[in-house]
Amino acid sequence: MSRKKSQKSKGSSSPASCGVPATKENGKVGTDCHSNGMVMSGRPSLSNSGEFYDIAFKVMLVGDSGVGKTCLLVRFKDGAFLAGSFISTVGIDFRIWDTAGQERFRSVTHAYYRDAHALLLLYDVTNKTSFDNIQAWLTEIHEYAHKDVVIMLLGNKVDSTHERAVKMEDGERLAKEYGVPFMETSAKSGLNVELAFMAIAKELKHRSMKLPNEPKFKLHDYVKKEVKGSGCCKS
Ligand SMILES: Nc1nc2c(ncn2[C@@H]2O[C@H](COP(=O)(O)OP(=O)(O)OP(=O)(O)O)[C@@H](O)[C@H]2O)c(=O)[nH]1
Repeated sequence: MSRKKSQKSKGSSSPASCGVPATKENGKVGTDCHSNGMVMSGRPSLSNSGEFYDIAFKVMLVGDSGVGKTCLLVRFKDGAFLAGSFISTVGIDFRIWDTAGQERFRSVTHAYYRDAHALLLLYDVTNKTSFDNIQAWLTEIHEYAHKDVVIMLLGNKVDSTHERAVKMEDGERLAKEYGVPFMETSAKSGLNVELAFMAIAKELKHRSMKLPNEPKFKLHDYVKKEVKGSGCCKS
């Protein structure tokens, strides 16, 4: 769709582009990922890595602390998994809009909802509280985010089958109740990670281009068709 226009960096202090195509067919939507936020770059704009994109979108990852927001983004961006404990996100990185899951930083996050085109809302399938808090996150999103924001619900950490505390059906039910697409993911195994970002990218691209002869992209249908199960042990 858009062309990535090669341009050398002008010494921006921002992080490197992840260089992952956001759509697979007919060219690319460039993506420029940050810690828990991402620019999917409609006019040509300079990414943080010094590359031009035709379309730029802001995508935020939100959810309780520890649900795996940073890991999911790192998995998508670098194809890597950060195991073990590391420092929790404590606000919005100066280069980015990196959302923190911790309650005490929420007020910082509110300001960033306004600009977001899409929100990936995460819970941890091994942590029931993180799932119970999804309604509160959705209330907050409806209060602060743009009314047309694209929302996708993600149940992360499905690789931890023995510790599962939230059934897939419960995630599906909640998503249906709020009319948002849903999938389970694993930043560790990579399950559905690319799909989640690709689906959002496709939806945003179709919305922004509004090509009269192109059939409307149906995000829910696309997700249903493409999503992969964890392949094991639903509790
Ligand atoms: N097993 C498993 N562990 C994960 C997965 N994703 C993240 N983790 C682990 O969960 C912990 C928290 O991950 P983070 O990515 O820091 O969580 P976060 O949502 O960004 O947390 P905050 O920055 O505090 O909001 C780390 O120990 C990760 O290694 C996953 O898919 N599977």
